[in-house]
Amino acid sequence: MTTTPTPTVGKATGPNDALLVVENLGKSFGGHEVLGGINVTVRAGEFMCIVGPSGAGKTTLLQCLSGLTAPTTGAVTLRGERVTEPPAEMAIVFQDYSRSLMPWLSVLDNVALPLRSAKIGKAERTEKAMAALTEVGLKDHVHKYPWQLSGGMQQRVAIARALAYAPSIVLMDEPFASVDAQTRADLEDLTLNVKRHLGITILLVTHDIDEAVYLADRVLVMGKKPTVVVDLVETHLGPHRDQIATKATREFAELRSRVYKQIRRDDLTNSAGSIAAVG
Ligand SMILES: Nc1ncnc2c1ncn2[C@@H]1O[C@H](COP(=O)(O)OP(=O)(O)OP(=O)(O)O)[C@@H](O)[C@H]1O
Repeated sequence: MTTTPTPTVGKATGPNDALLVVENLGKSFGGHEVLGGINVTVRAGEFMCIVGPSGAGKTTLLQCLSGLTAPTTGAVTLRGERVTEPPAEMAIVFQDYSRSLMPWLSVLDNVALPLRSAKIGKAERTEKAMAALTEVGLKDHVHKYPWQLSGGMQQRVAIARALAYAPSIVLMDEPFASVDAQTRADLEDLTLNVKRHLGITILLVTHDIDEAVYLADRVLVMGKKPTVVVDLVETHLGPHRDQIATKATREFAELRSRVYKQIRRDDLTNSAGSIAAVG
């Protein structure tokens, strides 16, 4: 019998409390300042999407939040504790995750594999992996190999692998960038359902403004050079969203144009700056 993974809620954090706090986070690479002081508080249980022009530093920000990269200035804290390495209650799904599946391992073993390094026994590993695969609708495919699955199914395996840890927070970097539009919509809805069901917090980076508004409780818009938070938009679209009905609402159109204008204005400002600098 399998059980649904239970997120690590624990400690003092309840819904809407501050979970991840980012204070004055700056990041430079060899004197080139990419992030110029990011301030944001992520609430427990929220879905936050991060958008911004290409090269603004969205991936860099996620890497700093996860503790994989040290910030140059400022700090990230999770439940009040400084993040200096990937915390046990955080799962990370980066851009090329479908390629990170091991082709010689079954779907079940791929999902269970990282649990081995957490020194979890075989029976419990299998139970947790089965529960996570059930959560993403793959319980009938657990003995297949990744190469026997479609791209969208492989991405669901990677999401299951992240969920198997029972994380309280999941960071996702462009997770649906390489699938067709219908599969992308299906994966968006799957992610919304999983989040609602497990009560986890999600931070997702995307280039797609419609996707950001559709998924998010709040959209964080990054811009300017060096990059700061130029807007933080509450969507107020409610917990239940529908690909057709939600996107047809006036509220959705207004939110999309607000985010679009922020990004476009920033792109124009930056290109004007580079022309001036060249001239
Ligand atoms: N390890 C690194 N060393 C040097 N420069 C880096 C490194 N990582 C990122 N950068 C630079 O930081 C800037 C931001 O990169 P990043 O990938 O975070 O942006 P992004 O907003 O995620 O871009 P995109 O939307 O195109 O994926 C870029 O100029 C990039 O070249």
